[in-house]
Amino acid sequence: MVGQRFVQLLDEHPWFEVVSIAASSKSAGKTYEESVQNRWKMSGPIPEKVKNIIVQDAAKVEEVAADVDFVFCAVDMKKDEIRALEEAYAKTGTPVISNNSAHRWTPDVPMVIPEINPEHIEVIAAQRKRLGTKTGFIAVKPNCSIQSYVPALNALLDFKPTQVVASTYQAISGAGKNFTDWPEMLDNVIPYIGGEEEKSEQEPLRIWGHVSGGEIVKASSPLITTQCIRVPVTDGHLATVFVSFENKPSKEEIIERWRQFAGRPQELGLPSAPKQFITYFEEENRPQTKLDRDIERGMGVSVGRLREDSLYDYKFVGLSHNTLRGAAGGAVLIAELLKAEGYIVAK
Ligand SMILES: N[C@@H](CC=O)C(=O)O
Repeated sequence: MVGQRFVQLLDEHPWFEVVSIAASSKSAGKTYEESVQNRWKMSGPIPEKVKNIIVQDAAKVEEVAADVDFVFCAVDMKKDEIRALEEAYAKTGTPVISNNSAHRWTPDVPMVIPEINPEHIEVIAAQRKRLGTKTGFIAVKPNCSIQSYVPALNALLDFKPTQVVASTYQAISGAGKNFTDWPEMLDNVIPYIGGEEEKSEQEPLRIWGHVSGGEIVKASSPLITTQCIRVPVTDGHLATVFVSFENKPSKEEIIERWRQFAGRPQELGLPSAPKQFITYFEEENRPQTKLDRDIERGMGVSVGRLREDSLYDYKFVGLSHNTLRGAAGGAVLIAELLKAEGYIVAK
C-alpha cells in the first residue's frame, strides 16, 4: 500500500520522476499495472506514466541501481533481509529513502521528520565512510503513529516536557489493509498492534536526540508510555495525549507555539511541505479523523481539545494521515530535503 502511495505521490512531482519499479522476483517481468491487478488500493486510478513500466527484480541490485539516481524502499521482508538489501543499494552509490523500520536504530542512519530534526542528516558522512561509498546512504522515516503527537510536543520542548501518556487510534491502512481484505475490522476495535507501543515510546527519543561522534545519541526525556489500538477507519492515526512539563506553559503559549511552528521544509519551500505544519482547532469536536486527516494534502498535523488535566498538566488530541505524512509523503519530503541540501544528486 505504501508502494502504491509512492507511485501516486510521485506522479507529476516537480523534481522526481519514477523511471523504475522493482519488487520480488514473483512480480518481475510484469508491467506495473499487471503486478498490482486487483490489488490497487488508492482512490484514484493507476497513473498512466507508470502503468507500462516493466517491474524489475529488486534483488538484482546493480541492474536496478544503474537506472536511477536514488530509491524509495517499502518492502515486506524480514528485518535482516531489509537491512542487507538497503545496504547493498547504498553501496552502489545510490541513496535509499526507506519507509521500513529495519534501519531505524542503526547508529549512523538518520531517522528524520524534516520539520523536527533535519540536522540529523549530518550523520550521513559517517555512514558513507562505514559503507565505503561517496554518494550512497540510507535515511529512514519513523513509524507513522508518532506523527500524530511528536510534532505537537516538539513545538513545546522549551517548556521541558517530563512525562507523556499517548494512546493512538490507528487506521487499518497502517496494516496495509482495507475493509474488503480485513472484514474483522468492521464494527470492531482491536487493542493490539504488534511492536507498535515499543516504537511509539522509543522512536520520539531518537528523533529528539543529537549527532555525536558519527552517531545519533537518543534523548533521555521525556518519559513516554503508549497504548496503540486498531480502529475501524480507513486512513488517519489519531492520538490522545497527556503531558506534564518542568516549566508549565499557559494554554495561550501552547497554542501560539503550535501556530508558529515551522521548520526547514517551510524555510526551503519544499514541494511537499505543508504551509501550516500544525493546525489548532478551537472546536471541541475536532480534529476528526475523517474530516481532518487530509489537511494540507495529508502532510499537516491537526491538534485540538487542549485543556488542563487533573493528573498531568495538559491533555490534547492530535491527528495525522498515516500513509501520507506518516509514510510515503513523509519519505518524499525527506528526499526533497536531501536533494535541497545536496545529498541526492543526479548520477
Ligand atoms: N505500524 C503502523 C504503520 C503506519 O501506518 C500501523 O500498523 O498502523
